[in-house]
Amino acid sequence: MITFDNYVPSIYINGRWKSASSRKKTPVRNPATWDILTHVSYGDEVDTKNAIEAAGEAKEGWASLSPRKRSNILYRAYQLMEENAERIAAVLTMEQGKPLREAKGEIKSAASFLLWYAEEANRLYGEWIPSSIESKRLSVIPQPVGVVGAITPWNFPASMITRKVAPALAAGCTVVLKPASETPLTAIEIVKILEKAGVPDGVVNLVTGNSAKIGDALLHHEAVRLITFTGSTEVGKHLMRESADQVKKLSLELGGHAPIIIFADADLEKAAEMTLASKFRNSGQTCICANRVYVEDKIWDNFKKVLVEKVEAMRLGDGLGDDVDMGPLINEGATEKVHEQVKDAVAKGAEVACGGNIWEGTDKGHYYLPTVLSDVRNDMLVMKEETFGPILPLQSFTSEEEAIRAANDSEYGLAAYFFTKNLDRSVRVAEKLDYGIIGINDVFPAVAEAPFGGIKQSGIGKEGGHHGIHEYVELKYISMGIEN
Ligand SMILES: NC(=O)c1ccc[n+]([C@@H]2O[C@H](COP(=O)([O-])OP(=O)(O)OC[C@H]3O[C@@H](n4cnc5c(N)ncnc54)[C@H](O)[C@@H]3O)[C@@H](O)[C@H]2O)c1
Ligand SMILES: O=CCCC(=O)O
Repeated sequence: MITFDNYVPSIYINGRWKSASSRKKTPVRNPATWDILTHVSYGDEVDTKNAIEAAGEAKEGWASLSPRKRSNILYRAYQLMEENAERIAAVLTMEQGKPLREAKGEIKSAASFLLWYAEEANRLYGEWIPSSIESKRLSVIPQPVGVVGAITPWNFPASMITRKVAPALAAGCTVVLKPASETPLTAIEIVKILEKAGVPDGVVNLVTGNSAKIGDALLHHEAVRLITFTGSTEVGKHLMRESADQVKKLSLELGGHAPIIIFADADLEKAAEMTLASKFRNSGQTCICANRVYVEDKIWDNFKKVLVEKVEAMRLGDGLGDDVDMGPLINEGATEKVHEQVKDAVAKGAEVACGGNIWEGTDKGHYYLPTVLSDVRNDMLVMKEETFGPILPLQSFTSEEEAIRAANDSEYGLAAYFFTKNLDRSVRVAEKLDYGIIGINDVFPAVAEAPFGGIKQSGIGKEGGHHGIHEYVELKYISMGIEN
């Protein structure tokens, strides 16, 4: 059992752990019980400015280290994260709520970004361009953007950090990290690992506290050249508007509303299992989790029956407990939002096939029953707004064209999935879905070696793969006049 002191200093600047300059603190709660786990520092614009300055001073030294040396430090951080996975996973579950099994999976995933970018650090190649003029030599070199402001969400409090910090460090950038207010303890664990792995002072800095003040300080400081953000579309738009003033580079990983299409020729058992795995992991609080399911009419009755049976068998509880399938939601506001969507759907004619209410199995924490809604219509909130909770709305379709049209009818464009055994259909449908990520008979596409990112209002840029490191570099073109 992990215990915390009543207060943990959580601001890390230039290699030193500190309290906020204002001395303010804020509680961190366990969503499973709503108990206070500890308090952390509540930083603001003053701490952020100090962190940016430290990152600015460290930037030349870090960028001039050989890629191999930066790679070795990232590789050591990967090893340390693997070695400490059990502890960090428990901390993650305690402050975020997901079942321990899922938290362990997230730590593996977080570590895999450290490993991947330890490797990619050595492969950030430039270009030699054949010149049309004999007396010129043309080349392109990638150079680190400089100081990066990284802002991360609470739903994946470990992997969303390493998915940004690892490529930033690999490219030679320095970082000011602002984690979500709900989950600072996982961020502290990760920064301690980077410290232990040998990341020099000032290269990674951590500021917890007032989101708007820290965000504004990052946005309005000239030294910050890139804002990399994962979170809601609403906050993403705010960052986009505000970063226009200084024409900062932006990388945005925003909300989603993923459709899953179940064709009648699919392996139905697998499709049902995977639909549930996608929807209910992290209690539905995953940007790429299924938000609406389209089922071909020929299999509607059967598929719905199988799905409801499986959902009714799910066990809720504290993520640290044994045999828990689903933990709490992050806070009361989250359960309220989910219940609003259910009430709106029911008022407009949807049927609650199972669930549909706040869980009464405990008077602690904020839990919502895993819910299946059938006969939903497109004018219901659940079909338009990101749910971020355990509701699975079902709708039937009769043709491939109809399913594609319905799936694409969204302002979001992060991930979409479909299940079929037909190869021609697989290619056709994958090409026609307007999403940045497509899963065919697969709902777990996020891996370190592939580019993750949305289109439309789901974001700009990619994280992961060899693509992900390019967010952190500027290409410099060099034209050289020479005497032949
Ligand atoms: N596309 C992806 O890869 C991806 C991954 C995970 C989560 N998400 C999205 O994240 C959202 C859930 O996370 P959340 O509730 O933490 O999102 P959020 O937008 O409320 O917060 C994200 C981060 O932004 C900070 N923030 C809030 N207001 C700010 C401001 N004015 N200036 C600067 N920073 C500010 C928060 O403190 C947090 O650190 C969902 O919409 C989900 O889809 C997207
Ligand atoms: O980006 C959010 C989801 C990450 C994952 O699926 O591991």
